[in-house]
Amino acid sequence: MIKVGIIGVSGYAGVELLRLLLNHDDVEIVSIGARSYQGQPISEMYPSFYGICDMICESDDDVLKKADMIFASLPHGLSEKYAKYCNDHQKKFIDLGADFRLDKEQDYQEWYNLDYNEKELHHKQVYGLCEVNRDKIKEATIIGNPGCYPTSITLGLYPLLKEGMNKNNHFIIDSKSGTTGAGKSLSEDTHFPRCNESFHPYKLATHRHTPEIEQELSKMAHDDIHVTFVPHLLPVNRGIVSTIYVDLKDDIQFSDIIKIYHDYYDQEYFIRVLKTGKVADLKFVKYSNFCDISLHYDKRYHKLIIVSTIDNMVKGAAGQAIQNMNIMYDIEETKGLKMVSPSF
Ligand SMILES: NC(=O)C1=CN([C@@H]2O[C@H](COP(=O)(O)OP(=O)(O)OC[C@H]3O[C@@H](n4cnc5c(N)ncnc54)[C@H](OP(=O)(O)O)[C@@H]3O)[C@@H](O)[C@H]2O)C=CC1
Ligand SMILES: CC(=O)N[C@@H](CCC(=O)OP(=O)(O)O)C(=O)O
Repeated sequence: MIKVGIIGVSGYAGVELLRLLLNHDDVEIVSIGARSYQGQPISEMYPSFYGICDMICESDDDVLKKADMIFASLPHGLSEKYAKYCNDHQKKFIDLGADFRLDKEQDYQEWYNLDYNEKELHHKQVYGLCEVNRDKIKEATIIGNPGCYPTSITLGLYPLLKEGMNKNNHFIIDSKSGTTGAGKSLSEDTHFPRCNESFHPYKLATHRHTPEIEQELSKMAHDDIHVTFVPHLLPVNRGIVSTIYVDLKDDIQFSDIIKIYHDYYDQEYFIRVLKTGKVADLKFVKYSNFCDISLHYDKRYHKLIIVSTIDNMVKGAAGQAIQNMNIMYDIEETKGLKMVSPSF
């Protein structure tokens, strides 16, 4: 059994991890940590756990000492010290935040206004995009779990970039996220009367996920890739829909694209390339670890439109983190993650 601990269990992504890990046969949850709820049962705060998991929330130090595999689900800028402890004590560490995703400190400084204080740790970090970096993840001890928007976008573009089927190196991407993406803290934008029956873009071409998206797409393409990324806030709890517009090389047919996507993804349990004509819809990935991708062709302008959908809390956070753990421990990658979305 893997002795697992969660730091930040009182947050949305942390408590989603707890919900999923309770169904994982190879995991023993030995400690859960919450800054504001220490000494209280988690079921007091989140009643869906009543009688199922009434574990008492402990301090972050308790989690670090008791567990061998530590998940941190905290606002960015807080995880380095936990990763340092894990590194010094031969424990594995998966960060659901953004502190171990960017290769260049300069990008972290520019987009997060923070420095890397434990620089040597960042040489060990592996970007936990499971379907792409599986071999590196197997050997890793520190994982930067990908951001929710970047997960939907990078998986959507991977086969195309790997095969060099794009004409240009600049993509326009618009993504829409449910409000749980913003976490549990109250804000004007996510207040019910404000976001309900509304729909609007935010942080247009300035969102902090932009360097992460460009970094990973550039690695896939072995070339510099640039994006104009515009996120939107959807008045639903969960789910992300990313729509990506691509100019295709002149000699590429739409049928080539379909073939390549199936070649890359048909063996991947969590990635479903939909039949031509179907449109990926967040309803059918909610509460699941699937990423659904649909491919569409604008024949008038020889453009490809990729629609990629995930549940931001599962494939975009807790589910992908567990998939990473499964790979690190060399157990079946789908373990604890085979749930299917409700149909309505
Ligand atoms: N929501 C999402 O869809 C996704 C979130 N993430 C990332 O996961 C991380 C957590 O996000 P999310 O769960 O949404 O956020 P929440 O705001 O819901 O939760 C934040 C958690 O961090 C804890 N926390 C806050 N400040 C401190 C502090 N100074 N010291 C210790 N603990 C602290 C909170 O504890 P307490 O409440 O007890 O004070 C809470 O458990 C973030 O980095 C986020 O970017 C990643 C992918 C998707
Ligand atoms: C709707 C919403 O507000 N979404 C968040 C992104 C989700 C998130 O938590 O970001 P990470 O994946 O980097 O952890 C935002 O725009 O900041």
